[in-house]
Amino acid sequence: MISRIPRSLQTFNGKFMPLFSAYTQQHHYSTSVISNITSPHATTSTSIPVPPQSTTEIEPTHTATTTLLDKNLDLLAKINETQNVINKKPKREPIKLNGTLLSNHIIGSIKKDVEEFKANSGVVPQLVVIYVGDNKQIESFIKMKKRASESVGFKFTLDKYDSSITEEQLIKQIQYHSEDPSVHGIIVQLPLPEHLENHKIIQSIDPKKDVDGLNSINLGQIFLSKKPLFIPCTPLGILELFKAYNIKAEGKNVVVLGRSNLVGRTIATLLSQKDMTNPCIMGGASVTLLHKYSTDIDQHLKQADIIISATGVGGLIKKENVKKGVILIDVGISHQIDPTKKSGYKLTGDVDPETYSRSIAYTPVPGGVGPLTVAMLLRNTLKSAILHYKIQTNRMNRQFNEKLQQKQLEMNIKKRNSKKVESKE
Ligand SMILES: Nc1nc2c(c(=O)[nH]1)N[C@@H](CN(C=O)c1ccc(C(=O)N[C@@H](CCC(=O)O)C(=O)O)cc1)CN2
Repeated sequence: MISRIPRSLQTFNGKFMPLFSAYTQQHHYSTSVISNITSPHATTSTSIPVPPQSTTEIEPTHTATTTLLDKNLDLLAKINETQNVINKKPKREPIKLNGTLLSNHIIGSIKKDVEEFKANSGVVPQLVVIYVGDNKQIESFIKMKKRASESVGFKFTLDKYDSSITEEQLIKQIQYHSEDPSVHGIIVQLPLPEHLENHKIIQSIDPKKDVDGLNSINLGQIFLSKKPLFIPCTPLGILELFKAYNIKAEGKNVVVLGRSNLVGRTIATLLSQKDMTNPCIMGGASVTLLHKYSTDIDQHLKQADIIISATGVGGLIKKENVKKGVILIDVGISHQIDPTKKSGYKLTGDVDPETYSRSIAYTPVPGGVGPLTVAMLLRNTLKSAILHYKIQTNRMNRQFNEKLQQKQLEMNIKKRNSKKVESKE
């Protein structure tokens, strides 16, 4: 029986000492400056911040050096710290929040947990991706999920359908996977073709296998400030990034662009909440959710301490739109024609890279939030496999105990009857 919480399902709290905070101690940032994500450009602090040096990337790091990956992260942290001490340049560089590195670290940890889980339970976690249509970009996301799933030892099943499939047919297939005990996670790759209604399709997934966290049971729990079984992967990835880099949203002005359940509405809800019993402990922010009908977008952006953008409009946010010291979390991915690239295009985010120089920290595209989405999908799938295993073993234990009690009852009756016969004789 697996009773302890696997490493990969634990938060980074207490386990991670991000270099971000290690380095602030060393350089005498007042903790209020950093823990409140006030920009080092801001002048509200009483202690004078010493700027980071030529190294612009502050890596999330780990204090418990147990694996090679952990050791690599520690090494990177030490190199950064040393550089910070040696090169005391006055120029303050924005910090690149390295989603790829953090994601690799999390995936490494999940791999170990999967090995342990398999050895103890004999169960191989299985993720099923339902995909309708024919789109190269979407297929590249699915490939990433397949590669990552197989790298940690999951079984990965792609259930692909032609765009002509009807809602009824698709729902039947999802119900089939929902009832299959060897399947632990089911996701419907989005977007779906227009004739298929997202909500109806996603609702047909068993909430206990809804590892994208998008059906009404899981989202409903989030909106009620209750613990859901699964938090949608991109918002969960953003929270993970905040934890690893010690970014606290409490009391901050957060502006979210885009109101999808997949990202915008969900992260806006999570960051506005403050409930210590919830995994969303990084909340407590004042959140503004902007969308295509919003007016005064520029004014809202200028007020933001943290901007989370998930519009898919490449280069939407420009240098002049943001205040100095903002934190930029870019969830948008779009393609820009680039003849210098072999593929003929380059990936761009919602944030124009020129904007980074005004920020205290930013996620790049690629290499920011995207890789964390995949890591969180793996985490949710392992969580589901463990949950199903526990449910099954509990059910088996209950059945065994019931049978045992029944047998004992029968034996007692037999004994009593034979005693009665003996006493009569
Ligand atoms: N059912 C879902 N559909 C979609 C989701 C989702 O979470 N669940 N999210 C996005 C797409 N997506 C996963 O499905 C996804 C997007 C981006 C990345 C990623 O790692 N991007 C890389 C760059 C990738 C590249 O080189 O092409 C990065 O940003 O560094 C992973 C997953 C919409 N649909």
